[in-house]
Amino acid sequence: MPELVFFSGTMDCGKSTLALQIGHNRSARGLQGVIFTRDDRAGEGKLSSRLGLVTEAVEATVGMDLHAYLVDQMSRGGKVDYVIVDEAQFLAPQQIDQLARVVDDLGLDVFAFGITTDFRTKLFPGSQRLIELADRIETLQVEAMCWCGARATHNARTVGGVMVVEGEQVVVGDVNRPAEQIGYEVLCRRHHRRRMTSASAHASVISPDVLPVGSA
Ligand SMILES: Nc1ncnc2c1ncn2[C@@H]1O[C@H](COP(=O)(O)OP(=O)(O)O)[C@@H](O)[C@H]1O
Ligand SMILES: Cc1cn([C@H]2C[C@H](O)[C@@H](COP(=O)(O)O)O2)c(=O)[nH]c1=O
Repeated sequence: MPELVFFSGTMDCGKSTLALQIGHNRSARGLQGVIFTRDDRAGEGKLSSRLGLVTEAVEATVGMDLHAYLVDQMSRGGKVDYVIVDEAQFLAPQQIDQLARVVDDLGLDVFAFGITTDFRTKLFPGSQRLIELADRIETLQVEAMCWCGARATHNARTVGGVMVVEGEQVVVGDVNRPAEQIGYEVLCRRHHRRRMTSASAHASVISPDVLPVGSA
């Protein structure tokens, strides 16, 4: 049975790498996929991984009907065996519904990749709809880690090196950015709640509250 699968995790946990691997393994067997992405750091129409791999993709723009796009491709004789969607958190809920139609009506597997929550720990609308509609939700096995050594479960945004909890939901960016830029850091819930990034932890006076996991 074709499936809508949501591969979710924090930033920097290997989602885009897995998306590229799934595409590579299928194309090695002669299958043809359509890759959608939205607002990848590498630029429009790109799917990029921090391991250095990048591939061409279709930019899923605001208001684009993903189901209609695929129907159009297929009616022109294009072969489509599966669909990959990276940065799926940025899609509108209606576009996730269109992906569910692609599975149910066109019989294609759809593999969607994205972060579930934003820097305020709130669900992205696209991710919320994926959680509601997906046949399966997969958590990536490679753990991104908080500075304390615990599994990172949340994404923090920093502005000028300081963690913030207010601002626009979407600001394209990356981890390990210089302090003066807007950046991101993955944290465990405990340290996200305490707004404690690696920089602020190292700057603060060592207390039992900030000791790395297992060292107290
Ligand atoms: N120099 C490196 N050597 C080995 N692995 C790396 C290196 N740089 C990044 N990675 C791996 O790539 C992962 C990030 O992959 P990526 O697909 O870009 O993540 P995501 O799409 O989830 O943000 C990191 O968690 C790490 O495992
Ligand atoms: C937490 C958070 C992230 N973003 C942006 C930052 C990146 O451009 C992407 C995530 O990409 P990745 O491949 O998973 O690293 O999302 C955002 O716009 N708002 C946020 O709150």
